[in-house]
Amino acid sequence: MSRKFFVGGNWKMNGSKKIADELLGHISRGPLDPNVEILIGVPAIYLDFVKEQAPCTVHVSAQNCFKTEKGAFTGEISPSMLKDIGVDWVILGHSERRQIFQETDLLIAEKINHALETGLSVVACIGETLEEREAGQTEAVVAKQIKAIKEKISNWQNVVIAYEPVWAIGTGKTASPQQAQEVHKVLRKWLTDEVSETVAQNTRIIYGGSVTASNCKELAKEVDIDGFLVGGASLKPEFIDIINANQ
Ligand SMILES: O=C[C@H](O)COP(=O)(O)O
Repeated sequence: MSRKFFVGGNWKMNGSKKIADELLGHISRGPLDPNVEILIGVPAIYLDFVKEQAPCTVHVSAQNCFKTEKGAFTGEISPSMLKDIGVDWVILGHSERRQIFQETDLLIAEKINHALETGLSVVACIGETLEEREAGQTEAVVAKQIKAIKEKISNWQNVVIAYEPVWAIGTGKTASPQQAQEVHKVLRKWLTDEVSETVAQNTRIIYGGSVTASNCKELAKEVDIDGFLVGGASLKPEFIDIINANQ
């Protein structure tokens, strides 16, 4: 098994040039486990600024982009624009995009497909709401979300899947290592059955939802948890401890 541990920090709609400088300072000072792939998801307006200063080993990522190259889509940015400024990663399908901006499974899958075809790598987010979990629908919901993606893409090589239960995002209520592992295992089996054993074994499935320096080590021990997508704690010095969770 050769899945490199992957830790992303999603700044969401937070920060300023000053704060970006501070956060980049923490990252540059490290120390950073060399066996971890690191990403920071930055508000679009600061991508260029952050890209200029981030260590070259850290992926600077957009948090969204549209499904076509160009055109009359006021307010949107395209994968080719991201490539143009040297940004090679994008986070797509985050639950905040799904819930607040009503992005559907289909739109997200189309965005992922176009981003991949343009040469970007994608962190594709999925996850159930509290209501869905309590109704016993977790597996069905994540299967439906990943199936929508599978129907639009043919190559999983540049995809990282982020399992982010909506009830754990920004709530301080982390999924237990067992709860997270259970869903990651289901997702890996789904990939085995519906795509291929190779894709299942090689695709990183990372966990997001109130990951902190104090819970990351336990989560990282689970066999199917290949890293994290971190929101709030990525805006704090403890992000470094989360990057190094596996040490
Ligand atoms: O993208 C990150 C997730 O939404 C997790 O956010 P959080 O760590 O603040 O719960």
